[in-house]
Amino acid sequence: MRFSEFADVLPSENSLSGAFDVAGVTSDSRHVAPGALFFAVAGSKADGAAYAADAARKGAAAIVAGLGADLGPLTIPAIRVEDPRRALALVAARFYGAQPATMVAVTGTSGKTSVASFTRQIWEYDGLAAASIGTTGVVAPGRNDYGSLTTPDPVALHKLLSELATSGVTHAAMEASSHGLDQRRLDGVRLAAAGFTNLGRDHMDYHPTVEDYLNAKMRLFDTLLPKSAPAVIFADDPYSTPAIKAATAAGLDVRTVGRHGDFLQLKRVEHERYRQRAEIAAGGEIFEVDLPLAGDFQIYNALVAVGLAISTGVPFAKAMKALEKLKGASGRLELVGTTPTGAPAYVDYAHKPDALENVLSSVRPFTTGRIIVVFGCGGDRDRGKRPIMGEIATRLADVTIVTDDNPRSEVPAEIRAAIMAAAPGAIEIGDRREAIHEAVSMLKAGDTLIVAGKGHEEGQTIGAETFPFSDHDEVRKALKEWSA
Ligand SMILES: CC(=O)N[C@H]1[C@@H](OP(=O)(O)OP(=O)(O)OC[C@H]2O[C@@H](n3ccc(=O)[nH]c3=O)[C@H](O)[C@@H]2O)O[C@H](CO)[C@@H](O)[C@@H]1O[C@H](C)C(=O)N[C@@H](C)C(=O)N[C@H](CCC(=O)O)C(=O)O
Ligand SMILES: Nc1ncnc2c1ncn2[C@@H]1O[C@H](COP(=O)(O)OP(=O)(O)OP(=O)(O)O)[C@@H](O)[C@H]1O
Ligand SMILES: N[C@H](CCC[C@H](N)C(=O)O)C(=O)O
Ligand SMILES: [Mg+2]
Repeated sequence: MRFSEFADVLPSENSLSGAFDVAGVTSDSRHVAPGALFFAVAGSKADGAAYAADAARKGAAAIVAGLGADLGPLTIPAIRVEDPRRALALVAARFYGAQPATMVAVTGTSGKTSVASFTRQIWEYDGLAAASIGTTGVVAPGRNDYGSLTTPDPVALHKLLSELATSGVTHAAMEASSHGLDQRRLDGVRLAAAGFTNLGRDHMDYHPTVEDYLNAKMRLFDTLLPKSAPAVIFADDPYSTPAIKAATAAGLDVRTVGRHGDFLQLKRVEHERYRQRAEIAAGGEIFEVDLPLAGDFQIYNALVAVGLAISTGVPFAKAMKALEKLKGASGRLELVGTTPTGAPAYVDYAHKPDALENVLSSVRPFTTGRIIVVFGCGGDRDRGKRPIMGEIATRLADVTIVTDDNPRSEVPAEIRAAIMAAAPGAIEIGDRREAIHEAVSMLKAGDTLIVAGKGHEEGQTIGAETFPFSDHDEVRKALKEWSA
């Protein structure tokens, strides 16, 4: 692709002739191929500017950097831009070209993976070639790749979108994490609509204040969505009002969903152990929906997904009907099995306070015995959430087992101690396998087990090493032992 084709993003008042081919785009000097543009971005650990010379040695055609970045002596041209991360996203979008014609993004502290998956499933039910992109990976016709980041970096993202579009995918739903929004990873995505689920404490290691965290999320509405595009907002969260305000101020078509929703209004929910029936008022009609998933929050996520699907052309009745076939995203209040006496064991991805509170409250209505919870907190992540989660677990569960969850570079016992300090009566079992087996062995008729924090994850990261580990497998094995 000719350099001149990026003229609107990369300013032309530099010494560079527009008449050369750009062979690639990257912000990582380790991935520079000859002829590539290297974007020097300041990160949390390093400053890309320090690698400009390295990129030049590897044959980069030019360096794109911030106005004040110190690139040192350079043998290749430097292009100065105000916001190199945004420039990277816009250039990557142009470089890789195609995107699925209809794209939506969902943000919020919890529920993004579920909403993206549900939206894809509703589109599929309507006969559309659809994809979802997020924490659990990429799901598309003929494709199911395990992912790592919730919102991929712009280069990986646009390469992926181009592959999806080329393979015939017309509709894609993606998660917009606050890191992703803050780091401009989605700035080149052409969005048709966007959704908001809720806001709670998360990533306080990255965002200095909750306000900064909210503002990062609101970039989706005030910067990324085109004016008058639909913004589907869950109406019953403490942060719904600021989200509605931000979307209204941005000139979006605000569509609220939930008990206080006006686009989709939840009238009534009846819970059963493994499913729930909901009455939803929408488009002047009342729909009775039988959702084959447990947990109040899944109804909320389903409403946001239905809102997004309808906003991108799925007929109301079809979107509602699709809910009856909905499958939960892997590891989101997922029933792994039951003991011979019928006590269910769930794996859930709650790794932040609100999510833990929600999941424990969700199973209370159908738990006649005790709620047993096994959880831990990740190392090298927000330390402040540890005692908060300890308090929530001991308040809402009857038996709390505190264990390890990806201690990373931290001392595992110290992480557990921070949780235990606010969890009187909790049992501490560092080894996660042992903790799960102990919890399963305690299950009596009427009890419910929640193993929280890892969901779909397939490893336990201790130090710099990730050992194969799956909550699903351990729960399954422990249930087998129980029955034996
Ligand atoms: C804190 C964070 O978000 N980091 C992400 C960020 O890295 P960074 O910009 O801070 O990178 P850095 O290491 O400081 O380096 C700065 C720059 O120098 C470059 N560099 C560095 C070394 C070198 O030799 N040459 C070189 O060019 C780097 O490529 C980078 O461009 O940008 C990178 C590329 O996009 C990401 O891979 C990286 O994700 C790390 C691995 C990560 O763990 N991120 C997590 C926290 C994250 O993003 N999570 C969110 C939310 C999850 C949720 O839903 O809860 C997600 O969307 O997944
Ligand atoms: N709408 C919701 N409200 C509160 N809690 C929720 C909601 N949806 C999901 N949860 C809880 O959060 C966990 C993660 O759900 P999900 O993966 O859908 O969210 P997410 O926003 O993608 O999270 P992450 O940012 O960690 O990827 C679930 O396992 C459940 O415990
Ligand atoms: N995307 C989240 C996932 C956390 C999952 C939990 N198992 C942990 O390791 O803390 C993060 O990186 O903060
Ligand atoms: Mg997610």
